[in-house]
Amino acid sequence: MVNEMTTRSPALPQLAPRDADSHKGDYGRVLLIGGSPGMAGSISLSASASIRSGAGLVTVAVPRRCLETVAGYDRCYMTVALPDDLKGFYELAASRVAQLSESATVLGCGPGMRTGVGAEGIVKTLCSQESDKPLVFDADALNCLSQCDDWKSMLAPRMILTPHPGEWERLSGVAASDRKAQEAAAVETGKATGATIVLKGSKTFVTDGKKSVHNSTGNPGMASGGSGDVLTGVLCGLLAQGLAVFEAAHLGVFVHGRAGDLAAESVGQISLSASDLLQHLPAAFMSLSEQ
Ligand SMILES: NC(=O)C1=CN([C@@H]2O[C@H](COP(=O)(O)OP(=O)(O)OC[C@H]3O[C@@H](n4cnc5c(N)ncnc54)[C@H](O)[C@@H]3O)[C@@H](O)[C@H]2O)[C@@H](O)CC1
Ligand SMILES: Nc1ncnc2c1ncn2[C@@H]1O[C@H](COP(=O)(O)OP(=O)(O)O)[C@@H](O)[C@H]1O
Ligand SMILES: [Mg+2]
Repeated sequence: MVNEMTTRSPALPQLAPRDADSHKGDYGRVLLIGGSPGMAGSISLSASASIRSGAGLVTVAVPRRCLETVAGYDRCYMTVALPDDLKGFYELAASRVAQLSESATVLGCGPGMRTGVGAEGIVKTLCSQESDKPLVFDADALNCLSQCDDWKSMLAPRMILTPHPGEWERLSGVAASDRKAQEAAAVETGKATGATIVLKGSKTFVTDGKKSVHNSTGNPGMASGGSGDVLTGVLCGLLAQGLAVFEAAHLGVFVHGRAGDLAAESVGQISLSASDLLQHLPAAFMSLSEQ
């Protein structure tokens, strides 16, 4: 197995029990940015997953044309409309994201966002902020990053990248068919930047260059559109509750896969949908105390 000699494999982190007199302000404010006409569901899955993963408050920033659609999916998150055009976010969206991110404690960006000048501006703005706020990049945020020659210099230890092998090939240049080389590239990127890389797959690999772990949960029923969007939201929810970056990634992929395993017991692998993952997150979190 790659990197066993150079990285440590840590124990599964845990969320602390909640204080009886705690309130939503104690559990963080997540801002998720993404969605586009035709892919409004993706960022909604992320936002609903953040709520199911314990975030105190969740806001979704979407292209104006998607606002009503996204708002209609779930009553528990808030929605904000950003400037858009027919292709998704418009250039002016980046400055609005900068304003909105001031009141957030955790940022997540990418599901369903598409690539384009507006989306690229958002990714560059988020990367350039002088901030310690955790930041999760998935899907089209990764595709936007891959269009920057100096993308590694834009990364920081506060960031989690969640590529599937196709996205990691676009970023790292290492073929999706060579899993070992992809994992080695993830370790190297972690070492060079301090960022945590979540290289998804049947045994998702999590590394920050110093610590690495292969996830043990999940099943092929999760090979269906939207599963990764749910993971983005889970990670943001855990970060919002104060878990450190690598620990949130480690626990997040485990509980996401556990939700997939519980969903498969309930509906089978064939019918398993990303909505089923959302529905089984509560039981997955409850099962953690049995670990
Ligand atoms: N309900 C929705 O609105 C959904 C929107 N989605 C969005 O659709 C956009 C495109 O994302 P996609 O991931 O579909 O497209 P991509 O073009 O990024 O990825 C698809 C390709 O990546 C490769 N790949 C993926 N997983 C792999 C693996 N485990 N091993 C080897 N190769 C692998 C394959 O070549 C595959 O055809 C993103 O913005 C995404 O967030 C998807 O999340 C699906 C659900
Ligand atoms: N065969 C599998 N076994 C376990 N987990 C899987 C399997 N196939 C996919 N997954 C999980 O499902 C998610 C898919 O993510 P992604 O490809 O980004 O999907 P999407 O973009 O459609 O939401 C990842 O977390 C991945 O680990
Ligand atoms: Mg994805």
